Amino acid sequence: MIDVTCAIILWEDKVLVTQRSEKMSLSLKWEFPGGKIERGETAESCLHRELMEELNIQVKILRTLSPSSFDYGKFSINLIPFLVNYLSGEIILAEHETYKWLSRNELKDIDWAPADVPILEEFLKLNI
Ligand SMILES: Nc1nc2c([nH]c(=O)n2[C@H]2C[C@H](O)[C@@H](COP(=O)(O)OP(=O)(O)OP(=O)(O)O)O2)c(=O)[nH]1
Repeated sequence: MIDVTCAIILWEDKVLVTQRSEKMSLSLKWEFPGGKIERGETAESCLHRELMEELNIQVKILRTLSPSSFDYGKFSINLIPFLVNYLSGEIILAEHETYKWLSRNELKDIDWAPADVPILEEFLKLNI
C-alpha cells in the first residue's frame, strides 16, 4: 500500500483541482494535488514539498479528512487528504496537464481519479 497525500486547496469560495497529464498514470483524470510520502517524511511535510514541486505554491494546513484506500489492481494507495488554505505563490505546473479553480457545485462534474471520490463526498458534506 502506497501512502499518498493530497490537498483540498481553498481560496475564497473555490477549490483547486489538477488534471493528470497524458504521460502520467491515471491519464487525464482529475485529482487533488499531492504525492507519495517519501521515507522519513511526515504526511504534512510531504504535502508542502509536493505542492511546492508540482505547483510552486504555499498553503496553510487546516485539518485532515478521512483517508481513502483504493485498489487500482497493479497497486493500491492510501490517500490522505488535508484541507488547506492557499497562502502564496503563482501557480506554475511542473507535471500536470492543467488546473482549475472550481466552486463546490462544479466539483462533481469532472472525471475524478477513483480514490478521490469518497474524499470529495466528505468535503461536500462539510459546512464550509
Ligand atoms: N497526488 C495525487 N495522487 C493521486 C490522487 N488520487 C489518486 O488515485 N492518486 C494516485 C496517482 C498515483 O498513482 C499516486 C500518486 O503518485 P504521484 O502523483 O506522487 O506520482 P506519479 O504519478 O509520479 O507516480 P507514478 O504514477 O508514476 O507511479 O496516487 C490524488 O488526488 N492526488
